Amino acid sequence: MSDPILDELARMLEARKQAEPDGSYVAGLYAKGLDAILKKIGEEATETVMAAKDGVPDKIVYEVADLWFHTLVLLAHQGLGPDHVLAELARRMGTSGLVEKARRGN
Ligand SMILES: N=c1c2ncn([C@@H]3O[C@H](COP(=O)(O)OP(=O)(O)OP(=O)(O)O)[C@@H](O)[C@H]3O)c2ncn1[C@@H]1O[C@H](COP(=O)(O)O)[C@@H](O)[C@H]1O
Repeated sequence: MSDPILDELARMLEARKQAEPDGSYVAGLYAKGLDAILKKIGEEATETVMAAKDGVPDKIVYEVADLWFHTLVLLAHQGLGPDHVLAELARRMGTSGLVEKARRGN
C-alpha cells in the first residue's frame, strides 16, 4: 500500500539526512534532534486544534498538512515511513471489515 505524494515526501525526507542543515528546514530539524521534532509535532497538533475550533476549513487543512508533515519527519528520523502507518491502518480496516466494504463499493 502506498500513495505517490507520501512516497515522494518520504524519499525527500530520506535524502535530507545527507543535506546541510543551513539550507534545509528538514535537515535543520534532524540536526536539532528528536526533542525538536517532537516539539514541532506538539505545536502543530495545538495549531490544528485551534483551527478546528475556529471552524475555517482552509485553516484546518493547512494545519493538518503541517501536522502530517512533521509526523512524517518523525517517522523518517526513526527509520520508518508512511507505508508502515498505511499498513497498520489497512490492517485495522481488515479487522473491522472496512476493506471488504471498500472492495464492494459501499
Ligand atoms: N512540506 C513541507 C513543510 N510543511 C511545513 N514546513 C515547515 O514547517 C514549519 C511550520 O512551522 P510553523 O507553522 O510553526 O511556522 P514557523 O513559525 O515558520 O516555524 P518555526 O520557525 O517555528 O520552525 C515552517 O517553517 C514550514 O516551512 C515544511 N517544510 C518543508 N516541506 C517540504 O519539505 C521539502 C524540503 O524542505 P527543505 O528541507 O527546507 O528543503 C519542501 O520542498 C516541502 O516539500
